[in-house]
Amino acid sequence: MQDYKIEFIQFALSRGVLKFGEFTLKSGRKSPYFFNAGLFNTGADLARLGDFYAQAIQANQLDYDVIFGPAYKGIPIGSAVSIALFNRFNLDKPVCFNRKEVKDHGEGGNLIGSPLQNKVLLVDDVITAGTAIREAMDLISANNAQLSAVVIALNRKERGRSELSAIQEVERDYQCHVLSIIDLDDLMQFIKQDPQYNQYIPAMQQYRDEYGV
Ligand SMILES: O=P(O)(O)OC[C@H]1O[C@H](OP(=O)(O)OP(=O)(O)O)[C@H](O)[C@@H]1O
Ligand SMILES: O=C(O)c1cc(=O)[nH]c(=O)[nH]1
Repeated sequence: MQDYKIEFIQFALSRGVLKFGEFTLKSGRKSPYFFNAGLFNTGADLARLGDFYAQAIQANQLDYDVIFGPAYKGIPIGSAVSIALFNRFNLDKPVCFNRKEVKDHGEGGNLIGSPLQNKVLLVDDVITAGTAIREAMDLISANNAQLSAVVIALNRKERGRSELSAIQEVERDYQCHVLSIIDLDDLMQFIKQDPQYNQYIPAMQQYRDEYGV
């Protein structure tokens, strides 16, 4: 496993972002682990998080006009990524966010920041069953923009609506690249070798047998 993946897993564990236990997911699945990106909650952590995404974006030479961070956790991620792209690579890209509820006063609407137009780079924390990304896709289409690529922190490698993984379905349906900093295999490999966390392997294995691809 590449060093940056190990660093990212250690970073997430040290901030309590990656936790083991019993968690109910947006999809209703009961998971033995959870990635709570909201706990990257200091300036230093968000700067470091943004660097991980910015490096993945640059290393893969993604082609996009605007960064879109879907509510809620995509919002600080989108900001952190745009700042990291500017600080590290001198790239000044527009950023856009949505509200989960439409605002009916002031500027109104459900989008904040840049217009959502042309080629969109969507950034979010995790993909599980793919519901959040499809919701974001509805907004992108409604604005006549095109999804160009998706970058997430953790690919949980779970089934979507069919026997394919949620990410395979997104790539098939929207013809876009989906990149992640780490995936479930990286996480399993890491915890197998770590005496503090290898106790969670049986539950992780069982969950993967049920929902994994
Ligand atoms: O692939 P899925 O099955 O859709 O699950 C993953 C999504 O679930 C969470 O969003 P959620 O809307 O729960 O939360 P947030 O408002 O905390 O970002 C998470 O941030 C992902 O966006
Ligand atoms: O599927 C989800 O709802 C989900 C999984 C996860 O690991 N983290 C998160 O914020 N949501």
